[in-house]
Amino acid sequence: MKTGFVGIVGRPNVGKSTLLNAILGEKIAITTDKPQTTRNAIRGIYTHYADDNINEDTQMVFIDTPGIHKPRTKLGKYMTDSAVNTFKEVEAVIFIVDDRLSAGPGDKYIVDMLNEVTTPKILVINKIDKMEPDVFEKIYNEYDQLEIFENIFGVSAKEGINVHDVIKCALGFMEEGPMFFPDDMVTEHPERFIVSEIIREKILMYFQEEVPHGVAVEIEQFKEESSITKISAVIYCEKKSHKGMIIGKGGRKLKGIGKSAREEIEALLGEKVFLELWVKVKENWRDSDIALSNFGYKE
Ligand SMILES: Nc1nc2c(ncn2[C@@H]2O[C@H](COP(=O)(O)OP(=O)(O)OP(=O)(O)O)[C@@H](O)[C@H]2O)c(=O)[nH]1
Repeated sequence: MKTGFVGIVGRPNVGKSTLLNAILGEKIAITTDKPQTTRNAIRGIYTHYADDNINEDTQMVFIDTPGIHKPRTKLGKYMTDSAVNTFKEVEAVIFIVDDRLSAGPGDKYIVDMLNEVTTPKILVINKIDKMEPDVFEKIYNEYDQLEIFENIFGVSAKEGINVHDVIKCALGFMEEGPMFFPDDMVTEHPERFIVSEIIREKILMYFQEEVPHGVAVEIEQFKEESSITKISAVIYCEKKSHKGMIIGKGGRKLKGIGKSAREEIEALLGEKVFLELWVKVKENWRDSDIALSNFGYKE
């Protein structure tokens, strides 16, 4: 069996989490239209037994990393560090770009870092479903001339276009070895973690820039009873005014967040869920080592 680790890196919002979910055929990483959605390295396990399409047995662990950006808080630094650290730990790196800011300073910064490691690199030009052919060609040529990529693919992670080709290419860099995980396991992250991420995703979807970046979710209770799972979670935000916004008039906003989160958690767990949400203020938690560690944003 060919096994190994594959890092997925890139600027915020280029579609890393969407690609991970497309590879796995299952949603384990949250995705939104807001940059800096992913905060931890999320590992997804892809196990495949040889068939006509991919004719080798393989288990690859794909690591979706936080978008690499210039950090302004300790949380930002943790996020960028955890992405950069994966470069060195993996058998191959998938670098994703889209049509925005192509070859701009953000991407150049990442390319410079990639240049320093010998890990094989695959370039994914994502979002081709909404890209004009001449734009694709321009991006392709810009990166092709760098001569650091083993292969370049035009992909739509959202529509599943050419995702298979990327998987096959990554497989070429894996090594003979035993499986790391049971073959029915898609992620090693506990359900508690995924549940907190689903709640965070719904908050991100409801609000614009300022509120979501300062939000963290902590699961206080996760109790499985005979036919229902009782979950109690605290949503932390950085300002009193944000707390009011999250709760909304008459608690309407929070109710909406709770309803859409509950529905998705029920689908994940396959049973009824009673979800209780609280909102608390923790000022400047993104720069507090203790808070970051409590929320799991520390090695
Ligand atoms: N049209 C189109 N949109 C896409 C595609 N892939 C991702 N998106 C959208 O791009 C946005 C960002 O996607 P994510 O997967 O959250 O991006 P990310 O790189 O993980 O973002 P961060 O966590 O912020 O680093 C979402 O609104 C996605 O729906 C694609 O192939 N085509």
